[in-house]
Amino acid sequence: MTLKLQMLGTGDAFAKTYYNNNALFMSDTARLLVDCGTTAPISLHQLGYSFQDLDAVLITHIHADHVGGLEELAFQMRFVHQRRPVLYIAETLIQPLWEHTLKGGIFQQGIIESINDVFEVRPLKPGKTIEVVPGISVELFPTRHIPGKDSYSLYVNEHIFYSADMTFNPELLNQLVDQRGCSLILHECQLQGRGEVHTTLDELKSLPESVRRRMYLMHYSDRMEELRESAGDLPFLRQHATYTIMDDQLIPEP
Ligand SMILES: Nc1ccn([C@@H]2O[C@@H]3COP(=O)(O)O[C@H]3[C@H]2O)c(=O)n1
Ligand SMILES: [Zn+2]
Ligand SMILES: [Zn+2]
Repeated sequence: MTLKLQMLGTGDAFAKTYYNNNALFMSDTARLLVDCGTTAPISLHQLGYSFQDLDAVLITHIHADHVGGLEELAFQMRFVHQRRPVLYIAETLIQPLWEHTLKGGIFQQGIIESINDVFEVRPLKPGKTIEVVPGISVELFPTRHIPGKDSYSLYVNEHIFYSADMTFNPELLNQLVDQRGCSLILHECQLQGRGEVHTTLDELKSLPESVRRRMYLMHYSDRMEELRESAGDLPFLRQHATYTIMDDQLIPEP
């Protein structure tokens, strides 16, 4: 089984060049979209995908760069393709996603009155690994981001850590590498300033070499090119590149 990764975007919440940090994981037979931000519809279009090509969408937390494209996804699937897309989401986020984000745009009396009218919702619980689409399994880890707002990082196929937006958590990263066989870490990164709700580059650079050498940076600002030397040997994930995931390495497709 081959696992591939194509980032629809690798930028932070305000990035315009690199789009929102949303990831397409692809097994031999299925595609899982992790987060569907405001730029996801244009990015999918530019890459030649239709919403129909997705087998499931998984949401890490409720910020527009991670959920802002769900309204278009829901409407297109309902009114163009006539089916409900599969939505994986932590059970604690279902009600806030509908009440605080989606209902305002999607509600239609007698037709669409709940999230279940537009999505096939599959609730997730932290600490349980489940195969979300054929060839791709996920375990949720609650990770700290914004006070009072739940956010969940992912452990994919029991060897890839995919960070949601999160503050620095060296204990978790060390534990995954030392005790859970984590071979690859895809981590959000704030290149400048204090990391009040994100993890800074300096924090990631302070990790032991055994952790750093498995790490790729994502969710970075549009100033990445001018700041890239400050990352030292930490590589940046590239928007729209397709990578084959090989244990602790990402092999870019030519
Ligand atoms: N306390 C906060 C809350 C939010 N923010 C910014 O808003 C963005 C929302 O999406 P994000 O990707 O989580 O990044 C957040 C910060 O840039 C921030 O800088 N400080
Ligand atoms: Zn974000
Ligand atoms: Zn966020």
